[in-house]
Amino acid sequence: NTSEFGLFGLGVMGKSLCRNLANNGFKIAMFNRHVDGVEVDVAKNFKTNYPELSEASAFDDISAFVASLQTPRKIMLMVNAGKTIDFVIEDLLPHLSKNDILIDGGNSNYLKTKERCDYLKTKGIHFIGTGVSGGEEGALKGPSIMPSGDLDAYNNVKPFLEKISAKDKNNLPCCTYVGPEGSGHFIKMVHNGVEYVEMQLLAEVVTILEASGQNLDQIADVLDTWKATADSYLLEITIDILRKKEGNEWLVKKILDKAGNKGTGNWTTIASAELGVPSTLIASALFARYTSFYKDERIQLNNNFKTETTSDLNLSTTEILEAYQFARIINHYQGFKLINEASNKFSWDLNLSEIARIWTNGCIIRSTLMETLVEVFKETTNILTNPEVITSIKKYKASAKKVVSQCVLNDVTASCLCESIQFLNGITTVNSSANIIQAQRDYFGAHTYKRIDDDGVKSHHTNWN
Ligand SMILES: O=C(O)[C@H](O)[C@@H](O)[C@H](O)[C@H](O)COP(=O)(O)O
Repeated sequence: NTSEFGLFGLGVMGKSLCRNLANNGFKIAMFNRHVDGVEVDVAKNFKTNYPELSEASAFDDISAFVASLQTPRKIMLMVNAGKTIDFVIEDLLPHLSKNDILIDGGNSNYLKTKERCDYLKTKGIHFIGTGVSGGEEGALKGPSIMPSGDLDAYNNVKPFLEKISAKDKNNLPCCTYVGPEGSGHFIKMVHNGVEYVEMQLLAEVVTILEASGQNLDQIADVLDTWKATADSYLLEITIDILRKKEGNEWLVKKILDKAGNKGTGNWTTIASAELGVPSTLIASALFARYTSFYKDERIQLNNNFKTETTSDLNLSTTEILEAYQFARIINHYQGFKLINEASNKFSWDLNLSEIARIWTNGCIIRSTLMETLVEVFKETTNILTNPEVITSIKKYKASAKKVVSQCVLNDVTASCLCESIQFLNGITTVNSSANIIQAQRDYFGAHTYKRIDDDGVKSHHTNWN
């Protein structure tokens, strides 16, 4: 048993992580199941394709794979989230020894991760649920890694995970012990929620610039200038995407406008509802994807309602940039608020600044804004109380209001941009209209209400009619 680290599951991310581990000098064992006629000699063939894997050992026999590993064994599972993880755990268990460590690097649900931690603890096995972000390229060159679970077990795998992770501007690993149980998968889930919104905002910006009469090349040029103040990985790839041609035609124009999803945005919205946190932008981005799926109905209803757009939105690219920046700040406010609320609710004691730091590189939502948030969260858990952020929001708000109202007036769909203004107005309103909701609930359901003119503890009910 000479291998230091095992990688189980050679899908897109699994393969990239193997090469990354090998490139960093680790002696690894790679396993992929054998499925007649479907998955045959996957590990062996993969090994032969990459010189850096010459020292790696390849397996499709689970007992030989486990036996090849030094103890305590460290095995990273890179298989589809869901039931597959439980099947793989049951397949591995008979071969494992006390204190061995299993790491789940897929997009698993944080509640399931807690269950698996607790279950494997009864078997003397350590389970680490970890978010891994950065896609295929990130996994190969350095992803952002968000592990959680038993700290001692983490310290055992830390040298591997930190070495292969992306590095921040101070050359520190974008990998940190997030906290107990499923907290690593929780923040990865929220990372994806924030990712959904960032992607949606860029799609809305492109729609507005197109509705302003610009073609995709011109829009790519505009977005290129935004790198100076609003740089992000997603902005950069959107520019590449807008410039991609098939012959003389834009490839993106050939792509069917039905947005898929694999569930993390959905889970983030559910977690927000369960924790009572108004992640309105994440919900808007998720539902914008769902709306896009009704392609046939959209065509039919367009015939009924003819929502043709004008090309005179009378908006400058600076106003659109400021509206974009405004909404991005609200997006990050909501994402980190959800993380902070979960940390309090589950007593995870999460470090928001450290989370922002490991998201400054390697992951999909890496950006210069994230760099600033590392410092902001050293002072506060609420970015809307930070003086610089307040100044930015005040500076951008006029443009955000103009862009949103122009979109509404001209039937240009911009659900996340619109919601960003609605949310800020709501969260900055001292006397909201919720007193009317309370009265209505008490009227039809005797749900009672609190009064502002007594201690606010006693519940009151009124016979309204
Ligand atoms: O951080 C990442 O590397 C990505 O977020 C990754 O996890 C994956 O690409 C998402 O699952 C896509 O999510 P959807 O399929 O839901 O868009």
